Amino acid sequence: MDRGADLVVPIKRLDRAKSRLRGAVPVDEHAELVLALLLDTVTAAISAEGVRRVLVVCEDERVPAALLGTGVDCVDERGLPGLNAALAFGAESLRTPAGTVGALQADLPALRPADLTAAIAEAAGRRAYCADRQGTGTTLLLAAPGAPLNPRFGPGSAAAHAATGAVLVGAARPSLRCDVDTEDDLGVAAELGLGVATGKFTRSFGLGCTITP
Ligand SMILES: Nc1nc2c(ncn2[C@@H]2O[C@H](COP(=O)(O)OP(=O)(O)OP(=O)(O)O)[C@@H](O)[C@H]2O)c(=O)[nH]1
Ligand SMILES: C=C(OP(=O)(O)O)C(=O)O
Repeated sequence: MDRGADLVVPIKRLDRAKSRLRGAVPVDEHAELVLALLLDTVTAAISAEGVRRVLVVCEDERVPAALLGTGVDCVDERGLPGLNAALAFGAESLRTPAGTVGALQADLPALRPADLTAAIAEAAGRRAYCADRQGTGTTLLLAAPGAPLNPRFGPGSAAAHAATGAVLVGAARPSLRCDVDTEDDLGVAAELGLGVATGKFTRSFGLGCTITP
């Protein structure tokens, strides 16, 4: 078995992304907030032991520019029919006969590399998923080594992934479960400790936060 997982991170056009967060910051800053969430997520992911490659699948030329120098790869693929198609496309481009491919959400600004490492280790080569804080969504999906990703993201994705035979991992890893869809979620992530990009950003808008050491 190849060691480590290769992860796809999806992000849609910035003016359409994170619509439930609209209003948290002035309208002309929304795209920057979405980019800050992404940047903190992938910066933590790429430094996690057990993560080999991170590939962002985007639809916006501002994304590859923002990721320069992070060590993360990025493809701009417009016209794919939705989230699961974008994930499957990215995962197929990373898949090797014995390697593990996975999907990681782009909105985990409190993510700690050790939590991601632990979840990958807990999967131990099984198809696995990590549920979000509410238990209904999915923040991480890992395929079995060599297998296609077969993603089922969308409403109720935790149950959908369990129904595909994925085992639950990361239940006690709060930073991996804390996706940010709303301003309230941003407050919870801030309590865990935001990454530098989101932390600076929310501070400058008076939302208050702590910075991950
Ligand atoms: N590349 C790509 N990414 C997508 C696509 N659809 C959704 N995503 C991304 O997948 C993740 C989950 O998507 P959603 O839950 O639909 O949207 P969101 O941006 O998180 O939030 P809302 O707009 O509030 O629903 C987000 O990072 C999205 O930007 C797509 O068609 N292509
Ligand atoms: C798409 C999903 O997430 P969210 O709606 O939280 O972005 C999901 O959890 O499958």
